[in-house]
Amino acid sequence: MASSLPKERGPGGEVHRQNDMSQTVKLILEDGTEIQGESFGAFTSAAGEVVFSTAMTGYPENLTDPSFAGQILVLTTPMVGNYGVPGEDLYESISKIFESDKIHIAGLVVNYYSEEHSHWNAAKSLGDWLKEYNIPGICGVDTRMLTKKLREKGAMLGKIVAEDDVPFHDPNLDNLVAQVSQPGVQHFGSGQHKIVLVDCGTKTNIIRCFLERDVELIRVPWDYDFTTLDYDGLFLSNGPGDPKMCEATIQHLQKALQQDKPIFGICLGSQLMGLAAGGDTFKLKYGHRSHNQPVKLTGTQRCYITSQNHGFAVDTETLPADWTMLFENLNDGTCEGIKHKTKPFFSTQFHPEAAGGPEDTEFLFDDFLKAVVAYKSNAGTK
Ligand SMILES: NC(=O)CC[C@H](N)C(=O)O
Repeated sequence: MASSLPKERGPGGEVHRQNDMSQTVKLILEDGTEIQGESFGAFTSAAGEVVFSTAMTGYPENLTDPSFAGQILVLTTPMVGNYGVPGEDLYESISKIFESDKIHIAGLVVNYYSEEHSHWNAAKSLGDWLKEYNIPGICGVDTRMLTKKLREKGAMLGKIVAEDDVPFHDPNLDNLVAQVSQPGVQHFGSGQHKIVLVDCGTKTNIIRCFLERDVELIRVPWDYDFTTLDYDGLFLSNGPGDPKMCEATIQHLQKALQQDKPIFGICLGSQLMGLAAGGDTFKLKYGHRSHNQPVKLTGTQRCYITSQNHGFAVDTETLPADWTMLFENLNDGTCEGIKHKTKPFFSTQFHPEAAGGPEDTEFLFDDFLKAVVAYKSNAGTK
């Protein structure tokens, strides 16, 4: 039995049902580390980039966030699964609860998997949900030791191995955005302001945040030439992998930057704006994935606590003179958003829409729409 905790009791001392059916699996890292654990979810092998999140809640949201595509996610919170997984509930054809319509992670690594769950809206267990999508989970892993290793050495390739071995695979070499972006153009809402949402793997809470406001949303695929559309504001979504893979989006964005229509980007969207402006991005040693990342608004002493999930960042040193850093991460000084000095273009590396995490910065959607209103009234007076 591989669990680092006594099998019969959880971290809170609660009685844990003995699972006689448990099967042994291994987590293998590219540096040779091998950790044995127990399988939960699908009993299958999978490879990816091993990353960790220190968020204490929000696994239904994290697992369905398309930005995690290709990644084996390590959760440092010691007990996972205790509140189960909610049932699906749709609103305007999008999920009310999940961040997309499927699980995107390649695999899940936890310390203590709680086979019993209890929550008012739970419809199934985390293990059963992973099985539905054929995603492996490994439990009984000392996730804090593993996270220390990932912090010291940096994010590493890894694999969960059940019966058959699989080769290591670096998902950052794939065009993951092309895999997760929804095909076709979709319309949502009937508000006054026409916003084009470039879907690089958008979280549905971004759509929900827009639909709570006076917006008609036009969702287009990542490589769609939105410059041909009639719109009032442009939004660039989050998404998986290396932003430099999104050449088509960057090219279209460069055209939009020549105009004056407001542009807002979140996470991958922020990186794409940095690249389109002529700046560069780089891979962080181990990324930021949590619900308590402090960011400072440039030029003020104001700090916000933010939800984050990214492995790359804009290199502010490379930004052209008409752009500047908008937010700075107070843990490591990296760029948490950029803005144009004169035009209504801005971005955040963190997630103002949260889901999960603190909602302190959701006002940025209002700021964007204020810029749209100002642009429309200026355009009307010209
Ligand atoms: N959440 C995101 O949009 C992530 C952006 C990018 N894939 C990164 O890891 O940095």
